[in-house]
Amino acid sequence: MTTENIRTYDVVVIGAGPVGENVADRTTAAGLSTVILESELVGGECSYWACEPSKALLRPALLRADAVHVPGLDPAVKNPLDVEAVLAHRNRMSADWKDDGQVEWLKSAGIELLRGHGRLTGEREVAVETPDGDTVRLRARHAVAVCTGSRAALPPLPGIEDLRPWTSREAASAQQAPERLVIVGAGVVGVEMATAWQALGSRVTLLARADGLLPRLEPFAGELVTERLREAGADVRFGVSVVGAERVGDGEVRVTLSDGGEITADEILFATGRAPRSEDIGLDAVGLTPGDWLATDDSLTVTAVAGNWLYAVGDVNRRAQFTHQGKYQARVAGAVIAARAKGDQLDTGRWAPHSSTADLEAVPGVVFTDPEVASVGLTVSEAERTGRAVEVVDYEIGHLAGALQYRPDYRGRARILIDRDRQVVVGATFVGPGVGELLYSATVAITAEVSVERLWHAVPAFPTISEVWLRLLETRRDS
Ligand SMILES: Cc1cc2nc3c(=O)[nH]c(=O)nc-3n(C[C@H](O)[C@H](O)[C@H](O)COP(=O)(O)OP(=O)(O)OC[C@H]3O[C@@H](n4cnc5c(N)ncnc54)[C@H](O)[C@@H]3O)c2cc1C
Ligand SMILES: NC(=O)c1ccc[n+]([C@@H]2O[C@H](COP(=O)([O-])OP(=O)(O)OC[C@H]3O[C@@H](n4cnc5c(N)ncnc54)[C@H](O)[C@@H]3O)[C@@H](O)[C@H]2O)c1
Repeated sequence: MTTENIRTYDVVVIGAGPVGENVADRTTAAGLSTVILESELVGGECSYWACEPSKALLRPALLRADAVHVPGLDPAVKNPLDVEAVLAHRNRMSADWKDDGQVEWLKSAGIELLRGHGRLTGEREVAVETPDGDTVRLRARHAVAVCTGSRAALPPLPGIEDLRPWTSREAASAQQAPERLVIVGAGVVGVEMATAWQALGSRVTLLARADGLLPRLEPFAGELVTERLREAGADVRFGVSVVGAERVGDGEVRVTLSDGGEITADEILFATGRAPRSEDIGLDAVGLTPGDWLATDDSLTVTAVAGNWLYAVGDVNRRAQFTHQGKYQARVAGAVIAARAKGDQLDTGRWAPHSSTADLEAVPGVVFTDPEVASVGLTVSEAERTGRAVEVVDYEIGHLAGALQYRPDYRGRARILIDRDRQVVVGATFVGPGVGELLYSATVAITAEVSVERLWHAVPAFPTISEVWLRLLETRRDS
């Protein structure tokens, strides 16, 4: 039986991933009544099938890779990882795929949760199909924020439906290590999952269709990660993709490669990018195309819909697909919605409260591989593509006393890009064990537009890996 209700709120948020939760938190804090809709688990992809489980798998792998090279510690960690214990820890870090904790948090923040699938039905209107088959109609006085995230995109391979391939979800939540795992795609998901499952005992084959790993980052990042993955026993291949794959006899996967080769494995993971979760959210009801990414301006307002009431925040707008960046957008969107509700003028200038400027200039990201890859701002190829005049300074991190103290076989490299006219840092990439924690320093340098002259006065402690900053400045001065 279908019952029809209409409820009115100031703000309706579709999708309770990390981003939707943060939009709702900000609008509620601004005194706007807010309802958030969720069709699966409150907490979204990040909590259950992405960031949290993948990092729980990777942490033991990376710690062990560091520790086996530290004299005195090496005998204690030379045995392989205890796979069962790692997977149990991963299960706990994913809250055993239960969202009670996050639901409690919503309650404590004063946000109303409505479980079900939300669809836009018109201007400021949303219909929710609840799990018991009811339809609840919602009206928003001020704003609807689409925060429906993204899902794994599979390539159009013949027969892929029958293949039962792993996507990032299965790769992050599997309850045992496959003996042989083929990974297609060498972006962030591909290399992180190759690192994790190789360390957990799988024999991993990683297929990159380009001539290196992590093609969006500085080339030396992919090179250093390739070296270590191969040392760990993974079979890393370049310039090759999959042209056919099928499950045969006893459940094995037989994979045909673009170079004519064949591989047999127990599982195949497609880590081939993301698609927007927008195909069934009623975009046609507001004049948009189902299945498209939702383009916004820097205030996170959907530009193709008139009236400044529709927002798209997080993965679904494709501006920068990271949890931290989506949450940053959520803080901005929350402030924008609150300002418009009060009738205040928006302040959308560069780095102003109603502009997600960092999406364009300073998106930090860490790839949790051995070695870690931490980057923010421009790479050399992005600078070239956008016609930015930059100076490029490189330094081998392994030369630092702090790096050798960290891990005697330290290999790593740092690169900064300095804007020639403004003399400020506009890009930084650090590759090496433990460099993830260095990234915030570069993010602050870029967003605060600290002059290179002033950076000389930011003294890094000895012996830390942060001394790389000083070495980069000295390299530039002496070159
Ligand atoms: C394997 C993997 C590892 C990652 N690791 C990291 C990491 O370490 N650090 C990092 O910053 N980023 C990481 N990411 C990226 C990160 O997961 C995403 O950027 C982040 O989850 C985006 O958040 P979101 O809220 O926009 O979307 P999501 O997390 O996808 O949440 C969207 C929510 O909306 C719900 N929803 C969708 N449609 C509807 C509807 N019609 N009605 C109701 N609810 C709906 C979904 O069920 C979901 O709960 C990783 C991604 C992957 C795949
Ligand atoms: N540590 C982190 O912060 C973290 C970890 C994982 C994912 N993420 C986020 O999730 C997003 C998605 O990651 P991803 O790795 O799935 O996507 P991606 O776009 O980074 O990489 C996908 C790769 O697959 C390749 N590819 C696409 N189609 C292919 C095909 N048919 N055959 C072979 N290769 C193919 C692409 O060339 C690309 O290199 C990233 O943009 C990242 O922001 C972040």
